[in-house]
Amino acid sequence: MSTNPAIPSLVEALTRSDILVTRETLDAVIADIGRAIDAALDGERAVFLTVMNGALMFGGQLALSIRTDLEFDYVHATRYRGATTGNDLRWLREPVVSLTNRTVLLVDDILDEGHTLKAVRDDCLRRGARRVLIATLCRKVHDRCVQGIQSDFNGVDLPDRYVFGYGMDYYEQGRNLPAIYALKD
Ligand SMILES: O=P(O)(O)OC[C@H]1O[C@H](OP(=O)(O)OP(=O)(O)O)[C@H](O)[C@@H]1O
Ligand SMILES: Nc1nc2[nH]cnc2c(=O)[nH]1
Repeated sequence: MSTNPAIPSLVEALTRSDILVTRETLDAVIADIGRAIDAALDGERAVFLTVMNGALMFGGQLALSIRTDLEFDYVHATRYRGATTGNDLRWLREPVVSLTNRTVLLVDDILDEGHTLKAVRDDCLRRGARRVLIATLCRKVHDRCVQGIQSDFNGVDLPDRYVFGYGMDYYEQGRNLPAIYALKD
């Protein structure tokens, strides 16, 4: 629990939130995504590129449910920076592994307005990736998503509310909650 009065309280936020998706459901959908990725890779060793921080939990669990051997790297790009509305995208870490001619499996927790995944996907292509497959734990259903970006593999569709848990933060809190919560307001 944060003791900084400037940071909105997670405990208070939980009192005005609903659990949208339980851990049991997430376990099942992540296993399904793993099987679908194995089928899509058909034995090819892809670069598993996690978008930190939000995809930490999803990425770890997803990787363990993929049978095909993978090479791992990560990027850190942030647009929300602990707030509940997006901003300009800031790159904190670029990929290190060569992506030239590789299949990249781009892994993120949420596809919301799509700016983050579009920028990271385009960067992978600029670096010479042959194809970029996008896996997301969840995506929000609304009409504000940028053109030209979609998940190839997705766990659950969510309503247009601020969500947290399972890697996603509420003012940098609540990422390790083992379910997806949504604020009521
Ligand atoms: O589709 P968009 O509207 O671009 O939003 C999705 C992005 O927002 C979150 O990252 P955030 O910037 O909060 O950084 P974090 O991963 O460190 O939480 C999330 O992890 C996605 O990467
Ligand atoms: N934690 C969190 N991060 C996001 N990034 C984009 N949308 C969201 C959201 O609803 N919650």
